[in-house]
Amino acid sequence: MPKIGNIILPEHPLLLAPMEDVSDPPFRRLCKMHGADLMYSEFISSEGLIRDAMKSKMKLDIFDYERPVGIQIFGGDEEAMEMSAKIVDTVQPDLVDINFGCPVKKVVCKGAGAGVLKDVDLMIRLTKAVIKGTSLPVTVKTRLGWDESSINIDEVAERLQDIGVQALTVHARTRAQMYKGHSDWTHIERIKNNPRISMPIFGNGDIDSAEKALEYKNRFGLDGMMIGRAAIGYPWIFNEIKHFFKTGEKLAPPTVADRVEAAQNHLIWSMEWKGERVGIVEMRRHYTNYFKGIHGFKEYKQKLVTTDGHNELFEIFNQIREVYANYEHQV
Ligand SMILES: Cc1cc2nc3c(=O)[nH]c(=O)nc-3n(C[C@H](O)[C@H](O)[C@H](O)COP(=O)(O)O)c2cc1C
Repeated sequence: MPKIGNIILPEHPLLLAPMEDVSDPPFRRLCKMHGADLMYSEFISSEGLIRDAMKSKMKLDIFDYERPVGIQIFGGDEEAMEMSAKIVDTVQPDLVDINFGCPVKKVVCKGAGAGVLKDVDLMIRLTKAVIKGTSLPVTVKTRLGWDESSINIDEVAERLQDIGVQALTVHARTRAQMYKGHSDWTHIERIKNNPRISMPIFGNGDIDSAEKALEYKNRFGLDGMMIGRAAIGYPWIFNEIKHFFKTGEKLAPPTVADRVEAAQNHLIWSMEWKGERVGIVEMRRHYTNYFKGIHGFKEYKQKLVTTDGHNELFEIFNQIREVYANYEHQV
């Protein structure tokens, strides 16, 4: 069973990916409820944290029911990374994760995110700074390399482990690929098979079904896998995969009533966390995902994204439950 510091994870754990504007406490709670074993926060700018920026600070909120949970930070300045690790330390998540994988230009330009794949010495210095700033286990999430011709994850993994990083998650794409093309997990398999590597190695990229998860588990023999996009609007993916690992059988897909319950819980927890108005507005971007592929749903979606009061929203949820009560078989 993989260990990260004192955190003992189940065999082949399923990790919820850090996702900006998605992996907030309400969503993490939902994923935990549906079987995710380790949660990551949205990435937080080290400089934002130091400036005391409200948006960054709010991302530090963690709750006991979602543990184990990691807070992810990014930045290209050693001092800022050390200071922000100290700030993260005060809220005592279970681990601190460093984002060395973000491909977005405005992050990369500052020598942060995937930018450091071009400068591994800088990556090591930034990591050392974080380790210095916290007493918590430090993990890293990164990509295979800058581009196809400069894949350097083998060197990166060894050097990160040597300075005390306790687990590595690799999104099996290069920075140049952004989110396009295929993820190539054979590179992660090679790291796992490196006799010098003993820290847990988690694979990430394109896991979107129980069948694919089992195939990749058997094929690549990693310590676990991280799931991002497939969990958006579909937190059931975690338990579906676990059940498939255990029995080789597929769970029945969620009914419309299950989807309503998940969306409603998501809304309630968002309102609790962010306040009613912001919770309702921010939840609007999620409804399409919860009800993807449901015939004739447009009319209800329109109502959900234009209604302001929570009682009115609950009423719409009830209508959806009633109208789609016998719809299960067609989903
Ligand atoms: C909306 C969105 C936001 C993301 N934000 C982050 C982030 O804050 N930190 C991070 O390390 N990766 C982030 N990612 C990348 C994911 O964590 C993950 O590596 C990527 O989506 C590939 O996994 P998947 O195919 O399971 O989605 C984000 C991805 C998406 C789609």
